[in-house]
Amino acid sequence: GRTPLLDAAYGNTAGFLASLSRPANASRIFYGVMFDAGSTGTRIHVYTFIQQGAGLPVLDNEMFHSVKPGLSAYADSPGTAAHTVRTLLKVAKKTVPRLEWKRTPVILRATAGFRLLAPDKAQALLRQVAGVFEESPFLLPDDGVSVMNGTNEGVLAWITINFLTGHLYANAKNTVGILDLGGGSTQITFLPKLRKTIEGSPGADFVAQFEVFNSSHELYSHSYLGNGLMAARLATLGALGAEGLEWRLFSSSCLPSKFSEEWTFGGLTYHLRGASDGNGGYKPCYQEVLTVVQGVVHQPLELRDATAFYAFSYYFDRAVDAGLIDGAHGGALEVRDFKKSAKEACSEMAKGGGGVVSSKPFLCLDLTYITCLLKEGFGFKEGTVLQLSKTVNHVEASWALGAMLDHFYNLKIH
Ligand SMILES: Nc1ccn([C@@H]2O[C@H](COP(=O)(O)OP(=O)(O)O)[C@@H](O)[C@H]2O)c(=O)n1
Repeated sequence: GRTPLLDAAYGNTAGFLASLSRPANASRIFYGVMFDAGSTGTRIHVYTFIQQGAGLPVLDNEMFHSVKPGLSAYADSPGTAAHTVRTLLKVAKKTVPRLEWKRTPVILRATAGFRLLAPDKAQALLRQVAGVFEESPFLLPDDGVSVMNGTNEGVLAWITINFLTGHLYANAKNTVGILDLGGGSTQITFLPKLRKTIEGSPGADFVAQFEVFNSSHELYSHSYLGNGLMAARLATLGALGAEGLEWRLFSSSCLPSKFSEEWTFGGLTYHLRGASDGNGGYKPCYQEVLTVVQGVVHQPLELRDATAFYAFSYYFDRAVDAGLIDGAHGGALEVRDFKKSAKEACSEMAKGGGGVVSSKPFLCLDLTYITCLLKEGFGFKEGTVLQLSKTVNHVEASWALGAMLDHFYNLKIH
């Protein structure tokens, strides 16, 4: 919600007069617009910040709006992408006072959907977006429209969550790790407790540094392209990278036996089917999803006794679908809760039941994949507690706020 401070600055004459008599170092309000061009949707975040003294600002308000599908679905009609962005920009015009437009930056970062596109198609889409921003009344910074790399995506989400939970102070020792499950990619980021977590990591793209308050932090962070939930569905079915096939027909023991449907991701349509009667269920499904995780996902040893992880995006959505948490509030659950609901969803599916699986045919597959990713992939114990959140203090749990802070405060992520 809007604070009295914001109303005082813009809403009424008394506030305006008060602001005239404010000392020079009084708090300053500024705005920023961040677009998240995700693989499954496009979202706009309009932030209102208050700068009080030195250091990071206070976030006063976030306006958020999202549309489906993602821009990568328009790879062959970039004009439609421009239209999507132009429509969302109206939210920014309503939220940011007119006098502030020309100094308010508007930025778009694309994620896994764009990383999976042919480079020339991705470039054509980005040019369309940049054209819309240029003709808008907002400020388009250099490099304002680009594809973000996966490591930054994880680091920026970590910065968002730790900023919103109040862990981003100077010399903060207690921080929280993040698990982000997108459509195309999945990210894990945490501040290691053990030196050997960094030393034993598979490579440079598992380690990231950033600076805030003149102090440097070193994080374990990695993005697995192709391990987002939608990409993992395709990979489980053996269909990821099958674009050249004339018949895109795939079957899985993770889908209901009577299931036979067209399914679209990233602008491509696939025909998906369940396994023949009697062959579906948690066990055969787990073996299928294992092929997408095993030998792919690295296990940092210290996660075996990990605490304090926030999980959002599709982790949150599927926990809601499974009835594990309430969609309005989120909540804490254990890794074993995902396993238990995966087993339930898969056995209901195998029985041909008319319960939740009949309206959500992918529930067995999705929950089994999430269970496998957490346990066999990252190596979390079944008793590890995850904090499932869509928002933290009414702000979207996503990399977008971190990216906005990085724009204004140059966090020197590398
Ligand atoms: N602000 C946001 C952004 C994403 N999400 C969730 O994240 C999911 C996938 O994110 P995405 O489409 O950006 O996937 P990637 O392109 O990052 O792989 C969405 O379907 C939402 O469930 C959200 O809840 N709130």
